[in-house]
Amino acid sequence: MAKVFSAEEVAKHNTADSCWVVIHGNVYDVTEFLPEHPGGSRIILQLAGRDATAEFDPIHPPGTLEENLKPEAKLGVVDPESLKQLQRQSGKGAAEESKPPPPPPLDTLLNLDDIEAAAKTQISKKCWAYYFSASDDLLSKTLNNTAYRSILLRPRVFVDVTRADTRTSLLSGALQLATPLYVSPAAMARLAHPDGEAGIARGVARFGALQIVSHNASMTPEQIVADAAPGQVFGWQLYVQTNRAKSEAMLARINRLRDRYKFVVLTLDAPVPSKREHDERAGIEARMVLEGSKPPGDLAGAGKSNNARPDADSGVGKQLFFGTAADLTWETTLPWLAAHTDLPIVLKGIQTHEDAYLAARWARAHPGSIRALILSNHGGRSLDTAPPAVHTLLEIRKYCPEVFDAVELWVDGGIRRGTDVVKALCLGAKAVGVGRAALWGLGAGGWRGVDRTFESESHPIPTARARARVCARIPSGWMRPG
Ligand SMILES: Cc1cc2nc3c(=O)[nH]c(=O)nc-3n(C[C@H](O)[C@H](O)[C@H](O)COP(=O)(O)O)c2cc1C
Repeated sequence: MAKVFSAEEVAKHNTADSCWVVIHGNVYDVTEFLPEHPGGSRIILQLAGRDATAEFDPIHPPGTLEENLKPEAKLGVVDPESLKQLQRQSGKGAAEESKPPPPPPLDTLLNLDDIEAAAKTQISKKCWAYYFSASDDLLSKTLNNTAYRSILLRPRVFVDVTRADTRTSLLSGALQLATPLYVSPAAMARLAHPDGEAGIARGVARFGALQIVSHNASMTPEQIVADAAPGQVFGWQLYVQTNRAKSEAMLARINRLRDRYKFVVLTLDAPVPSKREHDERAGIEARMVLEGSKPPGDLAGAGKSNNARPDADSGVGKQLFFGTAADLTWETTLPWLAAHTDLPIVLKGIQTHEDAYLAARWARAHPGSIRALILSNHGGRSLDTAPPAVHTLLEIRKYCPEVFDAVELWVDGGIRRGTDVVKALCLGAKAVGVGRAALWGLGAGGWRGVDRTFESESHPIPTARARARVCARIPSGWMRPG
């Protein structure tokens, strides 16, 4: 029988020398794990001696505790009555925020602005800041969207649109999809809603859309696809880890799920963490609330254990980044990857025509290796002032159009309207991804909110695509060679 601890007893273990936490009613001694925690020791120490379930749960996939703690670290269970009593005495649970207003009916949300605004009222500040944030001054994030505003469609007349549809095929015909609109990989969906990444899968199922699952998903790859619709397909995104064995184990797991996960996306645009001030500010605020409610001295030892680990005020992004390899190269990484998966490879985060050219050259020299490139600046979250994907697409058309014959080009970043999708398709993109849009949908109404988002974003893709058959008009003098 598990040993039962009172909440008062747990509360005594609130320092770096003896650090206990309660998660889902179980009491864990995490003292030894403090220096190992990817998010830094401080963030755990803020919660030391308390029930940390609300903070832990949305950002750690099931199995995390078992993977990282020795079995003896699980000490027993907490007496639920004493926990409730202690929480009543201290006012409320550690980082609990006030209850959100009821969500607006989804059918009143007409576009992504409405959906984003609704999500903001439903999700925590921390979640909003993490999703909304982009690097430095948000210039790339803003330009991602305004770039599409500067491109005009040239709709033709006398085009029969009665049979216009959105069907498309990707990866040289390996994937037959009902729409070119797909979900870009984005971490931590359960921060927005318990439906999480599986909810995104459910929300896009009606549209037959592809979903790329983030390396930092808040659910396991198995959970995400468990209830997927028949024929629904996924890609899996990889951040190569400094500890390659971890990446290799994950690739082996994805290889086993190949009936659902049809390709691997290697993200290349974030070799170092960026400065996302909204996210960091939310981290600082949360830290101040937590530290303000703790007796002085509790955080002694925080950060001492490992200077390389981020501090709690670094925001969610930097915490997730820990362990990501910064030494990737064409010559070493691609052969390594090919040795660990025979699934098609898609490179994500190509931002210049030069790199697109190199990737195409690699694809020609190694048939079957790289099958598609995702032109992306990570939603403006990596290097600020990096170009929007649509600029890179235009560069490729101008300087090395032969790339289109060697690899498929997919784009993401700043897509807020179906017309943005059509413009990207007119310019040669085979598929168009949305990152934040799916997360805002989830925040606004769980899986139904994602469904509503895709409904809104899909308008008017089929008919506009059929009519704008030549190409988008590009303002002259807009592009300069780099
Ligand atoms: C909250 C959030 C988390 C993200 N996480 C990842 C990730 O884990 N891996 C990745 O390759 N890209 C990630 N991205 C970038 C997206 O895949 C995509 O490139 C970007 O969101 C597209 O821009 P958009 O949000 O304007 O649609 C993330 C983006 C956001 C907003």
